[in-house]
Amino acid sequence: MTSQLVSTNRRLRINQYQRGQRVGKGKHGEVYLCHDDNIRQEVAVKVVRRSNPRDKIKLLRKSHQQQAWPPPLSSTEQSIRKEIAIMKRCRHPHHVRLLEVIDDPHQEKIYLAMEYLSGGPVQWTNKEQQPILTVFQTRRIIRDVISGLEYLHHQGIIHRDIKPANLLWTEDRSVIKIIDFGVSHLDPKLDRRKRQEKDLPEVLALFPESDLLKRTGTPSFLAPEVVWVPDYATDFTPTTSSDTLTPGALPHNVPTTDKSRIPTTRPPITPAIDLWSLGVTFYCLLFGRTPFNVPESAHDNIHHSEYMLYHQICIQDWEADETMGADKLTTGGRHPPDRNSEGYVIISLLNGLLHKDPRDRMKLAEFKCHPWTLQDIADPDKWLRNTAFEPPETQRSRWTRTVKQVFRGLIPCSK
Ligand SMILES: Nc1ncnc2c1ncn2[C@@H]1O[C@H](COP(=O)(O)OP(=O)(O)OP(=O)(O)O)[C@@H](O)[C@H]1O
Repeated sequence: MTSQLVSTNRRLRINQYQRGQRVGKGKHGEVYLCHDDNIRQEVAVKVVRRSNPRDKIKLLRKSHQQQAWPPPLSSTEQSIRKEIAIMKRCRHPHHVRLLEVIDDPHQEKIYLAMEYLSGGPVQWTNKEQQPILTVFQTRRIIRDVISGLEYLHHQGIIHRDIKPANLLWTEDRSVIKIIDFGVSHLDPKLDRRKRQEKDLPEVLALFPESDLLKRTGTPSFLAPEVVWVPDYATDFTPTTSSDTLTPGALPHNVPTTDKSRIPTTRPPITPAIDLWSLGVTFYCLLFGRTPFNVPESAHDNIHHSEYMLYHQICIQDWEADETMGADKLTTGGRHPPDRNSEGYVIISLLNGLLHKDPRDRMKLAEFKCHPWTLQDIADPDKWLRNTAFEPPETQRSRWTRTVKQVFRGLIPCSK
């Protein structure tokens, strides 16, 4: 699609889009609120430069070495092409919808017109790092994300950057939509629809399997198998003060996860990484902070503090406050004694999602069918049927089993 860029009175117009204020800025580009004159509606337009100066130097070096034609894409362009390929596949109530791509080879910028989500990102903490959402609101947000993730995973897409900032509200704040597919991965082996589009080989070339081993995403939300610190077992040497941290060492009072629950070799990267990030997001909404944090003293050195964080993600257990949500419901702490309490159920869910070994981590279908997730839905069976991608009987039998286990006091965490 070609573009016509007109600048009048400091107002910019790109084809039918009249540019308004900037509503967001990310690593890859800026997002503007625009007025679409054709449909007479507000839309969000993400503007991305094909390459930044660093990309250009890298590209020059690469094309000189390989003398390749066509010349290789810059990493920014590669990333935006991936985002477009994924967004084109997403048509779901819990995903932002891509309306149009303006990709004119004569222009330095690529434009992505999307539906405008005016409710903004999920706000979850205040200045005192206290939660601002109730447990009821948290459940509704998490349920929407489960549904959106299920759709992605069904198509072989791993989002890889689930976090509150990438969950946006619609205008009336009734629906959550997942945004930002800049680091998402498409794996044809996981695609249960087995699509056969004409441009599939071209699209798949954008997603080499080796990409999965890269530490992309947001550090605090990354799963242990993504940040994998191979030497965690031999490296763990307690120190005497929580302020004197050297690489490879954690303060002696940090609770470590039961060693038998930590994998000894790096597990494969699968859609389970999104379940971990969903678990971290769930924790954030409940407690107003992330589950793994490095002490202030380590912040001076960015590499050191990132290493510390990854180390913690791999081996450290998380803590639970005595209350959760803005409504301050009792949790019962990290190990709630009362099996019939909501605190026990929620901590069990977090246990399942934040399992260090992805093979034992809670499955998305199990979380979706869990009685806590379905609570407050008038007709859970109908909801499961309407949102199902697999035969409803499978879902129903899972649900029935889960309910039975709950009645026996066995909240399942992994299967
Ligand atoms: N459809 C939309 N409607 C409203 N606001 C949006 C929309 N899409 C993005 N934004 C806002 O713009 C910000 C940046 O968008 P986005 O995350 O897609 O950019 P990015 O460059 O990929 O960011 P990141 O650095 O997180 O990878 C978002 O955090 C959000 O606040």
